[in-house]
Amino acid sequence: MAGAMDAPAGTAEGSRPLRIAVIGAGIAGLSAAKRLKERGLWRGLASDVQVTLLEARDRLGGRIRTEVFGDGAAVDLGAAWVHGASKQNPLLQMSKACGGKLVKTDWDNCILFEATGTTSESPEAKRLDEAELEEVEELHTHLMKLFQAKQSADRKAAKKGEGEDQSLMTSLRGLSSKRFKGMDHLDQRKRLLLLSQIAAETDQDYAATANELSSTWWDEDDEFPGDHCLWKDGYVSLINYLAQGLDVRLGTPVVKIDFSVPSHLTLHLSGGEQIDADYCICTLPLGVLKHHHESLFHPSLPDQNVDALRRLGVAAMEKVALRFEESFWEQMAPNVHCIYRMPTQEARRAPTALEASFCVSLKHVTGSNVLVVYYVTDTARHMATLEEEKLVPSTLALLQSMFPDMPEPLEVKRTTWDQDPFTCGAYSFNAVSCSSQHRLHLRSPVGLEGCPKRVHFAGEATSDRFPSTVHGAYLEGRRAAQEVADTARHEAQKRCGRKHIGYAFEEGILLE
Ligand SMILES: Cc1cc2nc3c(=O)[nH]c(=O)nc-3n(C[C@H](O)[C@H](O)[C@H](O)COP(=O)(O)OP(=O)(O)OC[C@H]3O[C@@H](n4cnc5c(N)ncnc54)[C@H](O)[C@@H]3O)c2cc1C
Repeated sequence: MAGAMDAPAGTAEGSRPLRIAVIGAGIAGLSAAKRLKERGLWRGLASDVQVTLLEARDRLGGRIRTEVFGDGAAVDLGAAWVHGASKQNPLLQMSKACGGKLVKTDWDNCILFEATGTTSESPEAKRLDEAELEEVEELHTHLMKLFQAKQSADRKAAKKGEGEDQSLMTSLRGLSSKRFKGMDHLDQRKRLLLLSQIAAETDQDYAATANELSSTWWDEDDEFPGDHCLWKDGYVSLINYLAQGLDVRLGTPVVKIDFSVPSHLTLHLSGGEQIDADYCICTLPLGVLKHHHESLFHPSLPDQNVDALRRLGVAAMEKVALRFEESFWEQMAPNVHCIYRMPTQEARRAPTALEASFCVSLKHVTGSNVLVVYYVTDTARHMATLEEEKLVPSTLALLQSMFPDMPEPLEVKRTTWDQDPFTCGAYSFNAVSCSSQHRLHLRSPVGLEGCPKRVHFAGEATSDRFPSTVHGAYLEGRRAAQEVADTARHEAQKRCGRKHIGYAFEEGILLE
């Protein structure tokens, strides 16, 4: 890829290929590269298109990471679910092509435990009372109705530039009605149950607390209809399918993206090597961009992109996967999907108490006796700093409070996404004063004034419709590939002085 800038690239007459670098081989980078290699995208435009993926790690997939236990069972330590497995979801279509089996999960099939209780009690005695849960469920539904009315008014005001955003929790605490005096008027137990119910939506889905999430723009994202499914053999089959035929350089961290000259851009690699390209698609995770954008880009990113980086929040989620000799939790409820223990008041105040938000059984997915314990928000941030010798006993103590007679695990696997220099967190969320509009700002391409925009962006955080998901990142990769092709086409038209150059915008549809 490196070399002198001899002749203009990108026209059928051009004497050298159009060079495109994709930074990051997660799902967004792989989907961008795959799309860039589709001939239909370039028909009549470029003589040849050279696409190179530069990946810092020694593996593909980024926040998709499948590991295999000793008994052959796969466990996804990063993304696990395909959310909304319907025909609109491109992942469902690809699951067929890559031969991956999707298994439906049922979130209603769960066991709920009290926060407290001594290990001498029988596990059954500590399961939450159904009648009490129903009462809190009703309270929750009522509170959410009040909230939705407020949120819709707040969104209208925000679009007119009026009003000020606040945290979701501040909003919820301020709500009251004839039948509901307000959250702070509930007795301590009901309030804790209600807070747990809220946490089930915020902490679990967004890996961020109601104190961190924007009230006005919470839940702004879109979703595909359909079931939530797990991959029987892990997400890795999708990654391997997408990577076929791509030119990927592993173990190649990019340390600088220099777009300071009009003719091309230069990528500086950590070993000192430099690579020239005509365009690049940067799929670095939000956490990495937040920490390193000042040293990464030359010249600096425009204010609009930096403002978006500052506003968007980075959520925290860590997993501890444990394989046992037997699935002891199934004695309580066969084929159970999720086990949830209410957090104690203490854990809410002191995240270092290591309360998991929920555990997921993989028994019905892989057939193996695997439980995955999920930690989120500050607890996850703390947990990512712990050595395994401390983390595992704490995790086992938590499980023992629900299953006193449980055996020791045979194998344990854990994550440290929050400490990982190539991720710096789990995924993005709309923090206070942040909306999907800022995701559009984050992804707006950059370049020198009066020159083609050479640096384009993709990834879960740039998706305005499906942020924080695999399908969102996948679609963003394709969008950015299209954006690069559009820019290259525009440039080629300018150079050739021609109005039309044969060009395909979307698969199979030739616009000319
Ligand atoms: C614990 C966890 C659970 C999740 N669960 C789900 C789920 O169930 N369902 C779902 O849909 N989504 C889930 N997600 C979110 C999903 O994983 C992401 O939205 C998606 O994988 C992001 O893809 P990406 O390509 O944008 O980023 P990434 O996958 O992070 O790809 C970016 C790539 O850039 C590389 N990189 C970083 N720095 C450099 C550098 N300097 N030079 C070169 N390369 C670099 C990274 O190594 C990485 O490979 C989860 C995420 C986590 C962390």
